[in-house]
Amino acid sequence: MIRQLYRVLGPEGSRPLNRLLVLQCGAAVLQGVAFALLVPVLRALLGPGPGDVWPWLTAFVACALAHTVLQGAAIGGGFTVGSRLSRVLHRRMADQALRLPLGWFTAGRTAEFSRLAGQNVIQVMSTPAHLLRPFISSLLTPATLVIATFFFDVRTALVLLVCAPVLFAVQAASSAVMRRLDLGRDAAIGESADRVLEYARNQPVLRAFGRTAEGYGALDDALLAEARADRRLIARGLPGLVSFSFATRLVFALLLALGVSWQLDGSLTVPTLLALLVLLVRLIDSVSSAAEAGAGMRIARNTLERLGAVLDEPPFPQPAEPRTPRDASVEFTGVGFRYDGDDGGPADAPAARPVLDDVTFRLPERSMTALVGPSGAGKTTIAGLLARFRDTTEGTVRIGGVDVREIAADDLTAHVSLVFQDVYLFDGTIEENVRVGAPDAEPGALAEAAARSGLDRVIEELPDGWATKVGEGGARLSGGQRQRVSIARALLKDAPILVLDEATAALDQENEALFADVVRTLADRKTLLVIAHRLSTVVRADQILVLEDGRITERGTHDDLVTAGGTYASFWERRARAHGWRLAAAPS
Ligand SMILES: Nc1ncnc2c1ncn2[C@@H]1O[C@H](COP(=O)(O)OP(=O)(O)OP(=O)(O)O)[C@@H](O)[C@H]1O
Repeated sequence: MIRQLYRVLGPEGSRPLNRLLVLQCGAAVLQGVAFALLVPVLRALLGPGPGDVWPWLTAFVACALAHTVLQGAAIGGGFTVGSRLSRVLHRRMADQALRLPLGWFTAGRTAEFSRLAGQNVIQVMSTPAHLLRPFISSLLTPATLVIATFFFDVRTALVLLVCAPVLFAVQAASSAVMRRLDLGRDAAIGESADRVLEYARNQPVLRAFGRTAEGYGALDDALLAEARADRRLIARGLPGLVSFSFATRLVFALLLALGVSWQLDGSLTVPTLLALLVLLVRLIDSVSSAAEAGAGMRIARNTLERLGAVLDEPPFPQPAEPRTPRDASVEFTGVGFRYDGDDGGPADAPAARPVLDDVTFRLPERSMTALVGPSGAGKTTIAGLLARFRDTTEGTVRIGGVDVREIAADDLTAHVSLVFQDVYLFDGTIEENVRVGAPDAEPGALAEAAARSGLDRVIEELPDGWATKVGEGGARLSGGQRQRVSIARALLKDAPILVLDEATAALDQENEALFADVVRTLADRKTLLVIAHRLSTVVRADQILVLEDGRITERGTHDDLVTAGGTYASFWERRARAHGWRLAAAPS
């Protein structure tokens, strides 16, 4: 547990923890010495010369005072280390979030991450002040008392020395069982928390489909599993706790019996026997509190291990010697990709099927490419690989002739802008959201991006204009408004490569025209890859890539492809009869 604390605090946090441990150990030993001094005090008081008590009493008071001072300092130190722990953990988690591959953030892992950063960090930050101190004193105070007993009665001390390992063995066995059970229960509680969250988030769908009355199966199952884990904890954990408490009482009874028999045979005086009994009661008390402190430490250790596991997740590899792209062209060469392990499933799960297979294409600088294909063909996956959200399973993605794996993260971000269908906005103002990609942009550039994306009209209508709060995830804006913020954000960032996922649902007629406008004005200035759903966009493209089931099946200009008479041509013909234009999977 202490090792885990050192691990998560890192080198800069280890000095205050060292100091805290010294203070806590000092306080625990002084407490033991103070208790031990009660023996000569009692012996003197109950013995033939009560006047001898004064030196012992003075030593006892001095020790108790010193213990109080150290204890106070240790409590203060505990709070200091606790708040440092929270700061360090939050900072390290934020750093780690930046370094982890996007594929790591599945729904389950994101929920665990938010639990760890919230309630678990709060729980861990109380460890140094509230758990470490009682735990250390429950170990060192009894150890000091056993050593002190040698000065008063060697036989009692030897019996204690023999019994101590037995007590520790019982405690360790019970602790190991409890730790396993705690882990199982933690996982069950985490699962219930995820399902409750999911239940709350899905209320609109559940209510729309009248699924509220009969409950929510996944949540019911999670709650049942949690109740089972609770019952298991009580049924299997209780025997261990009871046997430890029984063992400590047994040791006390044994020593009591031995003490009485030594007193009866005259080898132990009554005052010493009484004083030793007082000492033993303190000792048993301390050992029993070790079990309680141990339970708290066990839970904190489990949490620290989970935190450590997230912090130790291998980061997305960054190049040791980054290279800079020559220009803004893009090249996919023999790219294959599968989402293996992304869903956080078991490591031995069968390998996922490839989503992309041998995808090769080139986007020349300042050209426009339309990527078309049925739903699930892999279009968004291609966009994600271009921005290096994930690494390819096979083949290479190059920007300006340089493998994206050799480009520094900042450089890559500066080269690529993305406008996705499901726009995510931060819980801030519209201006903050647009400035995400270019925090220092001039007001003129901001106004221009707003005008070109049509955001200026949205801002005019909103009472707080640019300062309008968008709500968590942009919930206070309509889908079309969010889309405009997202386009303005990409325009303001002004990266040479722009990937646009043409929204199908979020756009009304006006937004649609706007989007077409943006595409038209950008086509000769940037390398544009448009995941296209509208014919007007596709016809205008310098090249069209038709993606079907993870493979590029056709490529060329609109005229080329219509002449070629393949899949694209048949879609094009059908389009005359359709209201919209959208590739659908060919009937098999
Ligand atoms: N995170 C993920 N984990 C596992 N599989 C995924 C993940 N994201 C996408 N897939 C799968 O990869 C395939 C391609 O998905 P992708 O989103 O790239 O298709 P798309 O062509 O963009 O579809 P659409 O036009 O509907 O947006 C689909 O079968 C999808 O189920």
